[in-house]
Amino acid sequence: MPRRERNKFVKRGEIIELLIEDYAFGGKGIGRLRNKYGEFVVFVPNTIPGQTVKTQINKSSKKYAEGKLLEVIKQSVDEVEVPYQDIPGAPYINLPIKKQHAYKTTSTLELFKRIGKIHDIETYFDEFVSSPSTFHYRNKMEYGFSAIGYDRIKKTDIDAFTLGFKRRGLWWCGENLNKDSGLFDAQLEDNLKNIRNYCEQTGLPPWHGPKKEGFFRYLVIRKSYKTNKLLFNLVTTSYDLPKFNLNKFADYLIELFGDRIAGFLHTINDEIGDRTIATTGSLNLIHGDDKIVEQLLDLNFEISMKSFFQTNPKSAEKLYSKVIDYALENKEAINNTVVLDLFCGTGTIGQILASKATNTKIIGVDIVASAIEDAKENAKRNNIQGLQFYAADVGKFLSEHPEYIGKIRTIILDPARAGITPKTLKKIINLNAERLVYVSCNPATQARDIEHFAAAGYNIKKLSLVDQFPHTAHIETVLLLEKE
Ligand SMILES: C[S@@+](CC[C@H](N)C(=O)[O-])C[C@H]1O[C@@H](n2cnc3c(N)ncnc32)[C@H](O)[C@@H]1O
Repeated sequence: MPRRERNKFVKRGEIIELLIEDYAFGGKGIGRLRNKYGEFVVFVPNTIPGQTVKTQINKSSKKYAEGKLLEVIKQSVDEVEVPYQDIPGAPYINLPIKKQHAYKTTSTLELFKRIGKIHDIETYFDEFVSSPSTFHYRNKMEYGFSAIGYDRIKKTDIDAFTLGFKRRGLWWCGENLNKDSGLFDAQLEDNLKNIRNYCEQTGLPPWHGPKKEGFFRYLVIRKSYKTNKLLFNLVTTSYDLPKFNLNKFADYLIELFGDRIAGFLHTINDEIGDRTIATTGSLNLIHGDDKIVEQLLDLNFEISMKSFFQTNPKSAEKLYSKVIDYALENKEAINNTVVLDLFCGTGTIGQILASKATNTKIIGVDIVASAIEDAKENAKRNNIQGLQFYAADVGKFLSEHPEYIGKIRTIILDPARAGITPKTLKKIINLNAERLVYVSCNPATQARDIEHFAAAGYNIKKLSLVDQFPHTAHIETVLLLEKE
C-alpha cells in the first residue's frame, strides 16, 4: 500500500480550534494553520467566514486537511438572529441572504475556472437569480422518528422519542423539531411536537437506527403553494400495525390542520435501509386524495408522493424562465424544429418550451418510468401538443435513435448531480447540435463536462446562477453553449 504523505500541521482525529477565513464551493469554510513551515489549509463544511470553531480532523493529506464541525465557539460578526429553530439542513440561516449570494457567486465562478478551465468565466456571467421567498420556500419535508436523542447540555446520547431531523453528523441520533425551521410550512412545523406526543402516547416504539427496529419511521409531507394543501405520508414497519389505528391518526391530523389536509397515506417499510419509500412494501391511501396539484408558470402539475418535483416551486419558475429565455434567444433554432429535452424528469421544461414555441416537436427522455408517466399525464392535462416522452437511459436512447444525428439544433440538458457520463457525453456531442442549454444542480460536475464540450467546439455564451435553496450551500446553474 502506498504510504500516505503526512503534513507538519495536523493529524487525523486531532481536535483543534480554527478561525474560518474564507468560503469554498459547496459550503466548506476555509481555515488556515500557520507555523514555522508555512501555511496550511483546513476545510470545515457548514461553517461561515468569521466564525471560530472547534473541529475534529477527519481527512489529512500533505496538501490540506478537512474537519468535522463540533462546535461554533464564536459567531461571525456577519451573523444575525432569526426566529427559527436551527436545523442541519439550513447551516447558513444566520447569514444575511446578500452575503450568501456573494459567497455562492464567487465560489461557483472559481469552480468554472479551476475545473472547467474557463478562466474568463466572469465575461459570460449573466445574473444571479434570487429565490422569490427567502424563508418558507420548500414544498416537501421528511421528518424522521428516532429512539436515540441528544442531550445538548450533557453532550451525550440519550434514550428518547424524537421526531425531527438527524443531529448533524450523527446518523443514529435524532433531534426534535419543536417549532418552525423557517424552511417549510410554519403551521405544520409548530404542530410537529403535537404529532410526536400523539405517536409517543400510543406506546409504540420509534425507529432505533443501530438496532434497526421500531414502529414509527418517517413522516413525509408535501405542500401545494397553489392550494395551500398538505399531503401526509406516515411510514412505519408492519409488525405492530394492528395496534395502531390509522383512521384515528387521520382524524387527529384533521383536528390539527382542518381542510388544509389534501390526503393521508400510509407506507409500510420493513427494509432496514434508511429510506422513506421501500422497494418492497406498500403505499395505501387512508384519507382524501393521493395527489396534490401545483402550478408552475400557469401550467398545472399533479404531484404524487413518489414523483419528483422541484422543491422550491417559486424559484423553479425563475429557473425554468431562464432556461426558456436562453432556448428562445435564437427562435430560428427552436421554431419548426425538433428539440431534445434530455434527463427531462416530469417534462416540465419541455412543456413550458412547447407552450411558448411555434410548431416545435419536443422529445423528452428520462430513465424513471413513473416520471415519464407523470410527464405524459401533465402534458395531457395542460393540453400541450408536440411532445413525445420516452422512459430510457439517455445514452441508450441516443444509440437506438441515430436518425437524430445532425438533425437537432437545440438540446436541453438537466442531468442529476453526477452530471453526464463520458459515453453519453460523446453521443450528445455526436448529435452536432448548434446550441445546448445545460441546467445543473451540481456545478462541479457541470464544470467537468464543460471542458469536454469546449474541446468539441462549444463555447459558453451565458451563465446564470439560480438560488433554489437559500440557507444551504446548493446553487443551480444554467449555461448556454453554442458551437463555433
Ligand atoms: C435534475 S432532474 C431533471 C428534472 C427535470 N428537468 C424537471 O424539471 O422535472 C435529473 C433527471 O435525470 C434523470 N436521470 C438520471 N440518470 C439518467 C440516465 N442515465 N438517463 C436518463 N435519465 C436519467 C433522473 O431520473 C432525473 O429525473
